[in-house]
Amino acid sequence: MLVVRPIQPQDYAALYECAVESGYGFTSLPVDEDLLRRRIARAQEAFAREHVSEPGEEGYLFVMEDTETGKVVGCSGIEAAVGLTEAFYHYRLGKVVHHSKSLDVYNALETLTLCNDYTGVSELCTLFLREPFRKNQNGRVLSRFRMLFMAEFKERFSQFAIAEMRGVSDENGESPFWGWLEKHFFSMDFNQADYLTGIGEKAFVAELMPTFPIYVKMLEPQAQQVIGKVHDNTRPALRMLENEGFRFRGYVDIFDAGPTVEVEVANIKSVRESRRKPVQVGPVEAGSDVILCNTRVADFRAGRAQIQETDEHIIVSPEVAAALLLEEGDAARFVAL
Ligand SMILES: NC(=[NH2+])NCCC[C@H](N)C(=O)O
Repeated sequence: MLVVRPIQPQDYAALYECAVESGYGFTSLPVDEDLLRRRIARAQEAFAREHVSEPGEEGYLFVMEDTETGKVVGCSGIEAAVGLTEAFYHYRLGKVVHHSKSLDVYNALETLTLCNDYTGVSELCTLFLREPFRKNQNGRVLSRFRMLFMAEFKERFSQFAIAEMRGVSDENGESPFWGWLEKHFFSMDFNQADYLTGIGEKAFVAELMPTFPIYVKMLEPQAQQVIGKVHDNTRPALRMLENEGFRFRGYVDIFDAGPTVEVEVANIKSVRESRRKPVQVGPVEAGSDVILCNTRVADFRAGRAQIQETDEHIIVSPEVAAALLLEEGDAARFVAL
């Protein structure tokens, strides 16, 4: 069975492999020993914190483990609130109208304005599933169990959540939007800039990023074309989030112009449709396929399971109960797969 659980220090080697496999442009998993170890330590602190009444510095990071082999097959995270200790940046697509009645000229123009509008918002991040496991809806489980975690522990998250989607770049990591920034402002390549933000060194953004609004029309056509567009590999993830209710509201990444999608947490489909019932352990007949989790923080477990639902309970098999650390009478939360 594939079980999702909080990351542990002994998962370091597996997380490092995920970072290597995820390649260029995957900002939150840079190949950097220090950063990855800090990430694990931060997650441990977050899961260890028992009484959290509002979102803060917590960075929850989970791994998916194949219980048959003990191997980590992927990871997935939630930042409780971004931008609280360091600025968190976006470009906001806006409009200005230049109009002269006397001359009978009217021009509506798109602009990009640097902003920190998502400060304090929760972020779904760091979803990576290793290639051989990209089947049987494992990716959906690895993304959507987070909605169950947020539904169960509402007080730990902001009212709103975002996800930053990877923008357009080619197989060498060349991004048309970055190309324009590089030429006029940064003089370093995309991978280097992405890596620096990934390891948390963002001072250069404040120093070098164009802070005055930019007229989109003045960008090179190749750069204009990719604003708000996702990388081909990211299309399925975007579709899944859109099904959950996430929407593009005109915020794009400052480097590759990939879209950021947002949602009110209470309106996420899997949050609204998830339910919580006490567990009975026993044989499951004619069960339905769900994502199921226990309701603990430090000992959180989630996975795909067959359950049978009665008015008062859900029945789970002894194997599932053991894998998800559920005992007879414990509360469990679930949502249809
Ligand atoms: N693709 C990137 N690395 N973009 C830069 C990081 C953007 C992110 N919103 C932040 O402020 O941390």
